[in-house]
Formats: sequence, C-alpha cells, structure tokens
Amino acid sequence: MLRQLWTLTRGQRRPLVAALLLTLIAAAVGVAQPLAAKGVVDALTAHRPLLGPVAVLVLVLLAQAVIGAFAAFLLERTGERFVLGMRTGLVSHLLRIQMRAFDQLRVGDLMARASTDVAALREALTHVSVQIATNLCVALGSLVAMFVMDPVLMLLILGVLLTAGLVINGLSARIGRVSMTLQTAVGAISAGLERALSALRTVRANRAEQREIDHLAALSHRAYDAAVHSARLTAVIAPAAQLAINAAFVLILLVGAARVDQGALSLGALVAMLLYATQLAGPLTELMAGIASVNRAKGATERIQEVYALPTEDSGVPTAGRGTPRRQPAHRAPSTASLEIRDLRFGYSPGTPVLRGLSLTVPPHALVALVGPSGAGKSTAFALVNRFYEPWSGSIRIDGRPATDMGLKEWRSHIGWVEQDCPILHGTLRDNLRYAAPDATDDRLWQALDLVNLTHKVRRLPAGLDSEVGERGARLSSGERQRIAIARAVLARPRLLLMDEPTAHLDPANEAALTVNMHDLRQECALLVIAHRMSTIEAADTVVMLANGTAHATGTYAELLRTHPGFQRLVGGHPAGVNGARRS
Ligand SMILES: Nc1ncnc2c1ncn2[C@@H]1O[C@H](COP(=O)(O)OP(=O)(O)OP(=O)(O)O)[C@@H](O)[C@H]1O
Repeated sequence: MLRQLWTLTRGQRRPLVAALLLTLIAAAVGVAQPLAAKGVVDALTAHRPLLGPVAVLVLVLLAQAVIGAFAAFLLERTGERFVLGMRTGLVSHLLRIQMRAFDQLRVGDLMARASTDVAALREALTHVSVQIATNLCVALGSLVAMFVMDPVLMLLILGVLLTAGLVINGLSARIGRVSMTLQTAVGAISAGLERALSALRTVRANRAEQREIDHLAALSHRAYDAAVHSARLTAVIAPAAQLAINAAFVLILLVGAARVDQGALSLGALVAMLLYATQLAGPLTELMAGIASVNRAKGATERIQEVYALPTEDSGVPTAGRGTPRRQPAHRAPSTASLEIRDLRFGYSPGTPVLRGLSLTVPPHALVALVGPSGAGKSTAFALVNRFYEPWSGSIRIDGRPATDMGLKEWRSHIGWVEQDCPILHGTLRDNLRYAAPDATDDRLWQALDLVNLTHKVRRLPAGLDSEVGERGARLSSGERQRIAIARAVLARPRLLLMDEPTAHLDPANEAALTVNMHDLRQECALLVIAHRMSTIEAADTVVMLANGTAHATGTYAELLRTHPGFQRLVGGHPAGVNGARRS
C-alpha cells in the first residue's frame, strides 16, 4: 500500500520530503521540550539559577511553533500540487486510452476517479503519510528517552502499547477492505447519475424517474453502509489508543512512584516520564488514525492505479495484426485511391469476427456508398478506418500510404468523420465549427455553413456564430446538429470524408440540397458514406454492399439493382425496413 502511494508521488517527492523533514525537525524540537522542562524542575529542586533552563524552554517552544507552521503550509501546498498533477495526469491518460479499453468502462465512474478518488488519495498521501512518519519519530524519540531514564518502566509501557498496536493494525486492514467497497459504490453513483442525466428526456418519456431514483438510492445506501462500517471500525481506533495511553499513565504513576521511593528514579525523571507519556498520547492516537486513514485511501489508490494501467493509444503499435505487430512495407504506392482497404479482418472479441476480409476502394474525388443490413459491420469499418481499433489482419491505405506508415494524429488529419448521432459539444457554434480546424477564419466558417444550408439560420440568430448550442447541442434540432457536424468535418479539409448516413435527420429539402452538396464536396475530397436513404445511394458513383463482414457486391446503383437480388431486397423489398433504404 505504502509502495503504491510512493509510486503516485512521482513529481512531488522533493517538496514532500522537505515538508516531512521540517515536520520531523518540529517534532524533534517537541521531543526536547520535556527535557527542557526537566531542566527547569531539576534546577528548581536543586536551587540552581532558573534563567538558563527557562530561556531554553521558551526557545524550544517558539522554534517548534514556527517550524511547525512552515511545515504545515508546505505540506498543504504539496497536497494541492499533488491534486493538480494527479488530475491533469489522469485526464490526459483518460483522453488517450484505447477505444477497446474505453468500451469496457463507465464514464461517470471514470469521472469519480478523477475527482473523489484523487481527493481521498491526497489526504492519505500528503497529510497522513507525513503525519505517520513524524508521529512515529516522536513516539520512538519519546520511547528512547524514556528507555534512557528508566528501561524497566519503559519496557512495561512498550508492552501495553504493542498490544494496542496489534489490535489497531487488525482493524486498519479491515478498514482497507471496506474502503474499496465504498469508493466503488461512489463510482457507481456517479456512473448511474451520468446515465440518467445524459438521457433525461428518455427517462421522462418512459416515466422512469422513480426507477432511476430508486436505483441511485440503492447505490447511495451501499456507499452509506460501507462508510458507516468504516466509521465503526475507525471509531474504535482512537479509544483503543487512548486506553493504551491511560494504562501507560497508570503504570508510570504506580511503578514510577515506587521507584522514586526506592531512589531508583529522580522526581525530575518521573515528571519527564509523565510528560513523555502525555506527549506520546497525541502522536500515538494520530499514528493509529493515520494508518487507518491510509487504509481508507487504499480503495482510491487501487482505482487510480487501474486507470493508469489502461493502455493508451500511443502505447499500442499502429499496425495491423492481432498480437505481434507486422510492419507493412513502408514504401509509398502510386496514389490510385484515396482509400484502399484490403482483406480487413476484425472483431471486438476474439473468435467473433465482424469483418471477415473486407476489401474496398474509394478512388480520388469519388462518392462511394456503403450499404448493408443492420449489424453488417459498416460502422465498424469506419471505426477501423479512423484507427480506433487495430485490425486482426489486412491493410488500410490513404493516398497509397499504409496506416502503419503514419502516426495516429497524422492519419486522422487526413480524415473527416460525420458520426451517426452527430455529437455537438457544449459551447458556441463557432467553437463547434472550429473544433477540427482551430485556425479557420469566420469567412471559411460561413462558407462551410453555406454548404450545409445553415447560413440563413445562423445569420438570424442574435449572437450569430457566438450562439450557445447547449449541452450536447440540445438547443439545435437534430437536422441542424447533423449539418453543423458536416460543416465541422469539411472545415478541416480532409482527404477523405467518412459520413454515417449524412441525410438521416434531414427534411426532404435539406436532403436534396445535401445530395447536391456532396457532389460539390467531391472537388475537395473523396467520400465514403454509409447510406440508408435512396437519395444517398443513387447519388453514389459506386455502391458497396456489405454482408457477413465482406463486400458482398460492388457496382453502380443501377448495376446492383439489375444484377443483385440481395441489393434489390435491401433497397426495394423493405422500403422502410430496419436498415433497408428509404425513399424520402
Ligand atoms: N464497441 C463494440 N463492442 C462490441 N461489439 C460491437 C461494438 N460495436 C459494434 N459491435 C457489434 O459489431 C457488429 C457490427 O456492428 P456495426 O455497428 O459495425 O454494424 P452496422 O452495419 O454499422 O449497423 P447499423 O446499420 O445498425 O448501424 C454488431 O453485431 C455489433 O453488436
């Protein structure tokens, strides 16, 4: 546990060690305090001058206060720096994790890891770890001083304290286990809340508010039960430590008084022993509470370590092949195609292929439509072209250059992608349009809006391009969201534009306009379009029909309609079928 914590302190170790040293110095000065007090008492009883011992005592007290304050500040600042580093580190790791890993996770839970888990860890890492180290030193220092004064008495006290320590250690281990349950429950609450809030309209329309509330309440109860369990265990720790200290006190008074009586111990030494016992009380209780607190942070540490263990995109080798990467020849083939997919095989889980040797070509400035029944693998093919996943085998080339020849950023800079549900990000229209092309001028933004028939609409808005679109573009209609998404993709001037049924949310007028615009777009780039609508299919130069994970048939719309019964069924047999093409 402490080793895990130590790994996480990377980057903060120097200030942490400095704070620790200062706290230790403050604590050491504190250890000297009873000795200074002993000096005063001994001077009093021996009728020696008091000025010197009193001055030493005052100096010791002042030094402890000043060094202690500075150490406390340094520690707080280190804690905040740790939180800063941890949050930025986690966020940058999370945004780069491989899609395959991301598919297994819940967004709300990931958000909890970057917020509540980091906060829990900060407490353990800075405050408590320093607290444990200093209190341990203070306790050891006090025990050594006691040993020097009266070994017999000290060993008796040590026996009492060790017994208490063993009991408390057992409790702390249980706290560690409960803390994992607690942090996992907190993560589940965040995930549940994210699920419900991100689909609030669906929740309302299905009258599922109460069910979602009950679900979240059940999760909250699970967190509550774990927290109360942990509190119950923690509550025992302070009294147990206190009990041990009190027993030590009684021992010192009884045995110590007897030993003073026998002349084995001076009165000053007895006073010092009592002061050391008083001084032991605080550190020992805090030490035990600190160990419990570190154990409480165990859950948070594990959850954060789990995030760091997730593979990032840059940690994967950009190449085809399931296991060992097989480099493609790096030469640049003559650019006869904007996109060339050869014999692509891929599945989301081993042994279940979705694409079983897909091959297709998109010539420069061509519009190719990808059609096929639902679940045939059209979106999967797009995800592979975007290199969100690495194929099992096969190759993808853009302008003759294989995927293995380019880093992910460069590869994706050649591709524009208009998703099926067209995610729009919170912010203004301008923010959204410039998302892939941050340097685009307003003139270019208006040209792109023109292309998707939105100029008129945006000009009428009071704030124009600065209009807020709302969370996930909630203030736009779905057709508008789709058109903004298209404009956004086009603005980045990609070599290849991937569109997942770009006319899906458009009315007939806008659908017709976009079909014309797609023809214009071909001047700039090649288009590969997942098509469900007749207008899109008819507009394509080539239609590739995907079935069973392969390109089942390829040809023009007219050819396929004439020669391919499967295609006839797809576009004609089920005019409004699941994924059958629809006439608008
Ligand atoms: N992230 C994923 N993890 C696991 N399986 C997935 C994932 N995405 C898709 N699949 C599965 O892969 C298969 C192909 O899905 P895909 O989305 O590529 O089909 P599609 O042809 O685009 O369908 P549609 O026309 O309905 O959008 C489906 O069986 C689907 O359940």
